[in-house]
Amino acid sequence: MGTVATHGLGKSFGKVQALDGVTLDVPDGSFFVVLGPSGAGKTTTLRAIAGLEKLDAGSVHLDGRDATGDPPAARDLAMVFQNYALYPRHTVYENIASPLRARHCSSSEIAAAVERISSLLHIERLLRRRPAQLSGGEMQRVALARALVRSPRAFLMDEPLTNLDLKLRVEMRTELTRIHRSLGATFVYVTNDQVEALSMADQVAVLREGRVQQVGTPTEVYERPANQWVAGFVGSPPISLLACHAEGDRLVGAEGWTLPRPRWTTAEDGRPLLLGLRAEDLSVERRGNASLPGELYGLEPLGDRTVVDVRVGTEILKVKARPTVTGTPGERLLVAVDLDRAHLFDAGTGLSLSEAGR
Ligand SMILES: Nc1ncnc2c1ncn2[C@@H]1O[C@H](COP(=O)(O)OP(=O)(O)OP(=O)(O)O)[C@@H](O)[C@H]1O
Repeated sequence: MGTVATHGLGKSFGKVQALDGVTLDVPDGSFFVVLGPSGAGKTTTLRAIAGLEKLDAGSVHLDGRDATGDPPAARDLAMVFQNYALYPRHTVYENIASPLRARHCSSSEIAAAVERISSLLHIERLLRRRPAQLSGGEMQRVALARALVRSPRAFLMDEPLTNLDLKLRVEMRTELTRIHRSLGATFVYVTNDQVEALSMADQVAVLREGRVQQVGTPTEVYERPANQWVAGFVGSPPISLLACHAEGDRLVGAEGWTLPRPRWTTAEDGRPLLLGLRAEDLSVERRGNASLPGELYGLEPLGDRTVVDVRVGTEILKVKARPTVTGTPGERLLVAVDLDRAHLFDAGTGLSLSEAGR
């Protein structure tokens, strides 16, 4: 078993409220990602689960039992950090074996565990080397192997891929997902990188200023953001948000445009709204039945696609287009909108108004 739950965690550092009622429910064996910007309270949440932070409020439950008062060592959790210091004088084998030696496991138990984890991480051929004889990526794998060699109740991971270059990071994302599946262990993984979160998680909890904004699968969080802030934080390029209100069977933009009112909208006429449009739900058309008039502001070629920035009044819409798209700044264009995939938010509260009617 390896369930982890927090209930109403509260923690202040002086005037800073780092956690403000954080409630999470991490199922056994899940890859649970806590996603949020810098300062959101992600590390504090992990430290609270590990028992390294004295809480002002709330409780931590491990396998259904209240563990709030338990010292860290009694919780049977393993923390994996950004920085891994390997012992330079020890071989890779000894480095990986060290957590088991500290727990007085027998030599045969240690040998079996090191063999199992090094085969899982594809580092068997490195076992006799010393850290100085490893590349950065190999060191990373050894460090992960050392963290994963034990079988604790759950692994708590604090941005473990942050210090890697982009190529290795992408590679290790796939590796971690594979390792998680093989181990069947519970991972609570903290990151500020939404791509990492969406690509690896079973469940994502989005945290902002110490408060959970939404918990859901990566698809739910991306496709059905609970509020304007989650919609803006998750997704690249960021979602475009246009001020508007409903008027009869139309949506009327603050910039003077109109669109048919989506059939799922429950918002009453006149209420200030934000229309959220993701780049892939828009297309650029020079003629035809398009919906929003604008002008080309700039092109951002990204290899496999080009993001076209289109100015609609004073706002810039991000539109995903083919890599071959061309155009001149200032050129008039029309942007076709897939309204079935659009989002509406209350401009005052930021809360989504899309879900009720869909
Ligand atoms: N020991 C501390 N003393 C004072 N303030 C702290 C301490 N630890 C955290 N904080 C503050 O609490 C808030 C949450 O910090 P936390 O480290 O949990 O955020 P985070 O989401 O992990 O950020 P990052 O992604 O930058 O690591 C921040 O405003 C931070 O400055």
